[in-house]
Amino acid sequence: MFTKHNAEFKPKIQASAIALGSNIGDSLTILEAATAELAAIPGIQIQAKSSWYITKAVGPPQPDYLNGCIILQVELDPPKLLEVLLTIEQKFGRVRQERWGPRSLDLDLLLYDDLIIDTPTLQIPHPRMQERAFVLVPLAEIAPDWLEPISGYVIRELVKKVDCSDVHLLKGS
Ligand SMILES: Nc1ncnc2c1ncn2[C@@H]1O[C@H](COP(=O)(O)O)[C@@H](O)[C@H]1O
Ligand SMILES: Nc1nc2c(c(=O)[nH]1)N=C(COP(=O)(O)OP(=O)(O)O)CN2
Repeated sequence: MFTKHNAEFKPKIQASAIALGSNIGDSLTILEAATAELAAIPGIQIQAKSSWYITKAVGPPQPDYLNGCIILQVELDPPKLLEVLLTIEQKFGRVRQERWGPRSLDLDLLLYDDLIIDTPTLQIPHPRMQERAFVLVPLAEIAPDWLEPISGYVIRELVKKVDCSDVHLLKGS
């Protein structure tokens, strides 16, 4: 994860794609604030930010979500980045209850450069991103040419394979 450079180790800067979602509370304020929290962390810069989308919930009956994606330039390795995401979720009142249940803030690490990681606590690419229009629509807006390394398809191709009828642009976002 670190590159040797002039006899000292410097962190390598990598691109990472993050999905954001919320369907409890003032979701727009929560998602904007979470994005600002990420941008304030040393070793993280926001390279691109999608529009926000109103999306029908996948999972048990619950309110619609607000979803979006951001691209980060990161000097943190993937486990450290996941730790940062989980800390920010907690800060915004995330309580883990039922799987796919409602939440004030969900931050998923979708992609990290072209890495494939499969450990009990971290899978990259996110294992369900390929089937989720609420992830692929915003991601295609900001990173259409990023290759999802397991499927071998770029995001622009993956989004064509899913039903996007339940994903609607939040006007003005
Ligand atoms: N790619 C990932 N992004 C976020 N969380 C991940 C990833 N891979 C494994 N995890 C684990 O999932 C839980 C968080 O679950 P959510 O309900 O999606 O928030 C977390 O403990 C990670 O260890
Ligand atoms: N429209 C929409 N539906 C959703 C959304 C979301 O952001 N938008 N997130 C979910 C994620 O559920 P969970 O984090 O429990 O599962 P995961 O580990 O599969 O991401 C479940 N359903």
